[in-house]
Order: sequence, then C-alpha cells, then structure tokens
Amino acid sequence: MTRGTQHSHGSRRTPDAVRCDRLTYAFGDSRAVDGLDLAVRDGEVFGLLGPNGAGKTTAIRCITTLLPVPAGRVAVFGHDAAHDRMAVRRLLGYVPQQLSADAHLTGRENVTLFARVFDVPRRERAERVAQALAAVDLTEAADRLAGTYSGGMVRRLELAQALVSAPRLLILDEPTIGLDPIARTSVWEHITAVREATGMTVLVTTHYMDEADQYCDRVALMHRGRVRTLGTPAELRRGLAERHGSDARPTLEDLFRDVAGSGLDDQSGDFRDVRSTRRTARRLG
Ligand SMILES: Nc1ncnc2c1ncn2[C@@H]1O[C@H](COP(=O)(O)OP(=O)(O)OP(=O)(O)O)[C@@H](O)[C@H]1O
Repeated sequence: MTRGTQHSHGSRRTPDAVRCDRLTYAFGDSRAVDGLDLAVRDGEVFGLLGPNGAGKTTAIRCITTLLPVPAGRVAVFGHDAAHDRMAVRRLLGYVPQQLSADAHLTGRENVTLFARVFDVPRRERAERVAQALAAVDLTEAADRLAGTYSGGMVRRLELAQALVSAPRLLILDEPTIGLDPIARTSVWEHITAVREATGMTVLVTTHYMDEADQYCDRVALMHRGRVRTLGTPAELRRGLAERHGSDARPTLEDLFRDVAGSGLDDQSGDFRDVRSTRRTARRLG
C-alpha cells in the first residue's frame, strides 16, 4: 500500500503521519540520530524501540519541532518540520518523558492550561477539557490536586493534556515507564480507546517489548541513530525464527538482543541516559 512518500486509498493520497528522510542530529561530535529513515502511516500505532541512547528521544524531539532539523528532512502529514513548524505543532500532542503536570494544580486546571496553550477556542474549552479527562477516566479525580495522584493517574493526566487539542498525531515517550502492570495496561487501554474513536496516529517509544508486541501495529528497532529493522511484531518474530531456524517461538525481546547485540551496557547509552530514565521511573513510582 505504501508508495513513495505517501500511501494511496483509491485515488486519494494521504501523506504519511511522520516521515524522516536521512535525519541527522549531533551533540558535539556525537551523532545521536545518524541518517534516520522512517515512515509512520496515517492511523497506525507505531512503536519506536531501541536500547538506551539509541536516539529515540532525540528523533522525537526533532519530529515535535522542539529540536531543529540540522540535516535531512522531517515531515508531519506533509508539513515540513523545519519550515512549517506551527503547522506541525498544531497537528500533534506530545507526552514527554519528563513531568509535564503541575502538582500544585488540580487535574482539570492542568488540562485547561494545555487547552489555552493549544488555542482551544474559549467557548469550547470547558467541554473539551471535561471530554479529555473523561477519556482517561479522571472525571471523579478532576478537582483534586495532581500532587495527590498515583503514578498511573499522573500519566493519564498527561495523556489528557495531550489529547485536549484533538491531535491527529499523538507522540508518547515511554508512557508506561515506572508504572505497575495494572497501571500500564490501563494507560494502553485508554490510548487504544481514543485511537479507535478518533483515528489518530500514535507514535510511541517503549522499553517494554511485551507492550510493543501487544499494542503496536508496526515497530522499528533503532540502534546507534538509525532504524535497523522494521515490520509488524509478527513479521519480525517470524523473520527471526527463519534466520535462526529454531523451532522455539522468538519474542521481540530476542529480536532486540539480536539487533542491538549482547554488549548493550558497554556500547549503548551513558550515565546521562540511565540517570534520566531512573529519574522518570522514580517520579512515577
Ligand atoms: N542534551 C544532550 N547533550 C549531549 N548528549 C546528548 C543529549 N541528549 C542526548 N544525548 C546523547 O545522544 C544519544 C541519544 O540519546 P537519546 O536520549 O536520544 O536516546 P534514547 O534512545 O531516547 O535513550 P533512552 O532509551 O535512554 O531514553 C545518547 O548517546 C545521549 O547520551
């Protein structure tokens, strides 16, 4: 179905939700993203996987326009992230790894703040905020201070913040890190429900291979700034089984090891990567 930069539905051609062509981003001499080619189709849930330091967050920051695009090209629904930043920003909702909810405001106040920042018309604001809170099951807790929320509720509140502008593309950077299994499932169920109701595209990074397997239509495994393998979880598992000729049923975790190698601790990421991941996990734990 995919052809060139777009895929076609009969005579109608819809641009990819995200397209990166040879995207490169360096911190000093070190290339965090190194010639990344990536296409996320309109309407899919796409998982960006990879070891610490693979370049996932840096790539996402370029896609969200929080970082510039120094080399290569990034487009969101056909809008160039370097030259048409406001058009790109209007199309997306972003849940970063770092805390984006204010503990001293209520859930409703937090979401209202985002509605104002994202220019939700004043007449629609209260209704849209209530809808976003309802979509993540926070109606009852809406008027409590966010500081009293559990880790799972904070993540759902951050989802509501991102959803209030009715984005066509929702970008989530490790949305379930540090959450217990029940809270993880709950976050994913809410993402899935909103996606089914609205048809929005979801681009998510995660270190949980079981989540990628269960909830993503396609996944890409990134290593050292580039996509190393891409496909549906079933295709990737099947490919690995064929390559290794084993009767065992490989998991995405096996694929992760296969692509990224066994010396991950030595080769990938650094102190900063581990520190920031731990900080996020602790905040939500
Ligand atoms: N602000 C920064 N200054 C210097 N180097 C950075 C900075 N941000 C990221 N890097 C480096 O860029 C590389 C890619 O980091 P990035 O955070 O994009 O990886 P990641 O795949 O998101 O990792 P994680 O899974 O740990 O979140 C790493 O080597 C990291 O140390």
